[in-house]
Amino acid sequence: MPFDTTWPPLDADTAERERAGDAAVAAWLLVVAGMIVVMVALGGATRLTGSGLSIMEWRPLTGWLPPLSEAEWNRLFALYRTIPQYLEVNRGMDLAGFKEIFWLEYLHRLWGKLIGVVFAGGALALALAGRLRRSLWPRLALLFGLGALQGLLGWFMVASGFFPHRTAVSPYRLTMHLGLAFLIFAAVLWTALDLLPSQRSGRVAPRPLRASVHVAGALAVVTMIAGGFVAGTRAGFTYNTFPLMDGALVPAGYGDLSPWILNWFENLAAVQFNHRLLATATLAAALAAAAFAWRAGPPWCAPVLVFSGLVVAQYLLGIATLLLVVPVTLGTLHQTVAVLLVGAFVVCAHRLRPAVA
Ligand code: HEM
Repeated sequence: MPFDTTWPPLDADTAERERAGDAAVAAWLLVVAGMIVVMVALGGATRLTGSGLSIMEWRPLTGWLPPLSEAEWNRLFALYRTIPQYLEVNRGMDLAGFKEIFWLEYLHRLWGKLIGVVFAGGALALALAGRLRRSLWPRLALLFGLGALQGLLGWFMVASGFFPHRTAVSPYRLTMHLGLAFLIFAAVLWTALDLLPSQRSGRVAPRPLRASVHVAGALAVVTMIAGGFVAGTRAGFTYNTFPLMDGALVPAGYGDLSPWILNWFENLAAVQFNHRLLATATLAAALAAAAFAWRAGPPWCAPVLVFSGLVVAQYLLGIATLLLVVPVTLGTLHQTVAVLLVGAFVVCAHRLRPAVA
């Protein structure tokens, strides 16, 4: 069983009622996971439309309503006009222009608050109805804590965009924010899968299949972290050719920065090259996994083929995003498919766990 059913000790009726609630709890967690996918898409659109720095206050518990009076709009706009992004990039923007960039950031924050309410409210309602296994409470508390941390990290990221002479947020903080979103999504989905009737057949998946899926998943995760730096440094707005970069396979200037390790995070040529290289390795591993899954058949074939198919789609989407110099729609889609890819990998890893008696 996925949970320790012996702790805390429960009478038979209570234990049975909690077990009977598993499907409802799983459905609620799947709704939360779906809301996180929307949140990631909103986050991508917010970043790519340059909206992320338009709200200079952090009010995680209040701040549900947008500005309701002209005076409040003017107050927020006046705050925005003090930051380097306005002074160096958007100087001359009027209130109407400010309102345009405001709404996506507002919606992103509002959706985050809603996820918190659906999560906490759902947990409370299910617990009060006696439907939530007590053994699950610590895990849910941890997930809630991670969600709160994500809100804090979001603000920590946004605050880095207000530093003198900075017109965008820190790529390190952006990547942490994106990475934590993926982690929370994976943990929520995994927990939901734990509660659904087991899809495991009792047979052990062939070792090459397990190995290739895990390698492809690990490579996809590293590719995504590298992608965070491509997004954060805006490296996708340069070297807009594929497969060559400035006419070479490995771009000139790959190792220009010192200390050398900085190239991986701050040198646009290296940041983009690494993302391409890791993506190509992920693609190769995912194709191998697809071949092994095809041979292995059910119950592993379908989820692994979906995962591999998403890797192929994400690879092609990445190339299109690059060649078209990161249009908002394609960039947002690339970010959204990344979170779907995490989901597909979680389903595969869950299904491929060693069989239990
Ligand atoms: C397994 C394949 C891939 C995965 C998992 C992946 C994942 C990611 C992630 C998570 C990001 C950061 C967020 C965002 O999407 O903007 C990103 C950014 C990016 N990726 Fe990929 N990627 C893959 C393949 C590629 C390929 C093959 C290319 C191009 C050759 C590419 C080009 C880009 C570009 C240009 C960005 C920055 C987009 C922006 O500024 O919004 N990606 N990628």
